[in-house]
Amino acid sequence: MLELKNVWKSYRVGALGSKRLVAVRDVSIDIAPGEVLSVVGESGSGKTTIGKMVLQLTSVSRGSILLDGADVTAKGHAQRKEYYRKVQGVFQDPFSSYNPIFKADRVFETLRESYHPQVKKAEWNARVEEVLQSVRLDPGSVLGKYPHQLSGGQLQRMLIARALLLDIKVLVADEIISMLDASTRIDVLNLLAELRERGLGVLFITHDLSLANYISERVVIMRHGAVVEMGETGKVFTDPQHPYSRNLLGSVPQLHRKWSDDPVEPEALQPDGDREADPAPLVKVGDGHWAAAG
Ligand SMILES: Nc1ncnc2c1ncn2[C@@H]1O[C@H](COP(=O)(O)OP(=O)(O)OP(=O)(O)O)[C@@H](O)[C@H]1O
Repeated sequence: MLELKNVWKSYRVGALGSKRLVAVRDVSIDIAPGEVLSVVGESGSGKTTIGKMVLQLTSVSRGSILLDGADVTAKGHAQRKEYYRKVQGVFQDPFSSYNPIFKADRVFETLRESYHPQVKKAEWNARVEEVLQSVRLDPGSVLGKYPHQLSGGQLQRMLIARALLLDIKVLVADEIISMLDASTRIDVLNLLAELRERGLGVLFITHDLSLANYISERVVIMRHGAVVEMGETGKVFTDPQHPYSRNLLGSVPQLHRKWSDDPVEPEALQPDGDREADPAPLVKVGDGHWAAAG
């Protein structure tokens, strides 16, 4: 359904954009309907940039992004609007997606104005209430409120509801759990699981390996802008083949271990090299499991 083919992204940085920073290097991934694909990796490894390219919030420097086989890499404004009917994003800080001077439910009204101007207000409001209930929000408790009167979890769920009003195919969820408290986290995670059952594909970007393990069928591990390992979550997490993946998994705190218990020494890793060069190729290391050769 959604496919990234050999995608690269360079940002212009430094004084007057005199230097290039290669943030994403030759990434090829795909998401099927009803699948959650997690992208994990250290800070700065390029995860958010992938999400932004999928959402067309930043351009693709090289390579292409396809939705149902159609290249959507560099679309004009009109086509982009159509694209957003099918692909939407929800981000880490839900407050940043709302204008504090307007009531939070304005996000639903602007959607009607842009995409469904023919739908009468009363009918639209009924749809909004239905979709709010589907994300387990009580319409009476959230409609007519300003963003500061709602919790992060409520705002996050309203953004998911907004995406659902468009009958999307792909949701980009970038660190959407990290700002939520433990009980709201599990609610939002279970909601994503329900959406997946309805056929939605989810690109789940996270630092948190246990969340990735909980929610996704497949996982992609990134380092220095490139994929170092990917495959079925169970296989990658139980039998990591790349030293970076082993270090990453070894660094997850375990409930019944103390930091002082038999500390695991991290393995030596290749330093960040020439990012303009092709990254180490991915080699099949098992059924549904690939790791970078180096
Ligand atoms: N707009 C930008 N201009 C210049 N450099 C950028 C821009 N956005 C991101 N970068 C750089 O690109 C690299 C990848 O950033 P990105 O935000 O994709 O990483 P990330 O894996 O999502 O990190 P985090 O987990 O901390 O959010 C980083 O070195 C970052 O500093």
